[in-house]
Amino acid sequence: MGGATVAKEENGAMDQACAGMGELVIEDPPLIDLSGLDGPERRKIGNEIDEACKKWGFFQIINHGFDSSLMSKAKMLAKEFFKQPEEQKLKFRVTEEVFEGYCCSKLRDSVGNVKITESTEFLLMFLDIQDIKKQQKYWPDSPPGFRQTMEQYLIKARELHEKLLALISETIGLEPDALRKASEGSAGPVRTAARMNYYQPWSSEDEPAKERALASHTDAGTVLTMLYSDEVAGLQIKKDGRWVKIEPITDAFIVNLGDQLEIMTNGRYKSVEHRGVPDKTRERLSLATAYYPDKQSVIGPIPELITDSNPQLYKVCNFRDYVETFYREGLNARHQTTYAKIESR
Ligand SMILES: O=C(O)CCC(=O)C(=O)O
Ligand SMILES: [Fe+2]
Repeated sequence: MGGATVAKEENGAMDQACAGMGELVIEDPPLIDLSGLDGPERRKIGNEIDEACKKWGFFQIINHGFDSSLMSKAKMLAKEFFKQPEEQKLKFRVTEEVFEGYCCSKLRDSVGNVKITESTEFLLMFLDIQDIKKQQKYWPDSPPGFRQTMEQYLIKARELHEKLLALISETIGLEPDALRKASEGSAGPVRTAARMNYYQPWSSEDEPAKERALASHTDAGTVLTMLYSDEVAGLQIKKDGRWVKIEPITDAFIVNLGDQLEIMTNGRYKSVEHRGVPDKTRERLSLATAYYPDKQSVIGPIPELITDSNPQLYKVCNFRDYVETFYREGLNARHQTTYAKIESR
């Protein structure tokens, strides 16, 4: 992508934090300007995204139409949530029955069969568009205004996810609603979720950074993920066997493909491993929104994408079975694609 300049702030602390976690390079995933999305530039933008998806599994978007004041408000309130006393946060903790809410490493052994492998604190909030109020009972009610702001944020994020999925569908020769429909299955609307990750500054000289990082993973349950980071860098992507450090761009979203999209596109795109690393002196917040298939849906390669030259690479699976495996086994790279892969291919 030409034209985009990204301010590079050298952050030795993070490089240091990653010592022992493999070679680290700086490279920018493609930056895609969506301002002409509904005009004559649409096809060109679609092709840029297609290239980025094939080469990186990640791209960044600007001029996406998302209200930047809503982005900053959500970020600010999320930080306020994490800064509350622990007992207040734990009132909204995840449970074995409902894996939604606040989670931290302290809960590792207390969520029944759910394996928690993360060391970072996070908050997970699902939005069920058909029953928003019922769904929100698992959402924290403090700080004031948090629920309302996150409701607006998730409704807008869902629209943007669907815009991107329509563009990707068209670009790969499908009907514009093909990827949305493949996510819904016959069961009904998809769910969106917000996952906020909070990284305390990594201050101990002795503790390996990886103990404080969000371990390498692919976004297993998602079709698409759209990440909004605060100004502190911390996201790293695995590309060509090396870790690439991403510098946040103000008001941009970092979009990545989840395992479900890899399966639906029959491997045209791959979900890519990434991780989150703390900074040495500053706190960091990232806010990811995810586009999830409905729990009842059945996920497999879209039939038009299975051809003689590109035979079916993945089995058709119940999304529910997969989610159960995921909770039992914890965050782990390449979950769903391994689970669904047809072994002989
Ligand atoms: O904090 C980050 O930048 C990464 C977050 C992430 O990968 C996730 O929430 O799935
Ligand atoms: Fe992720």
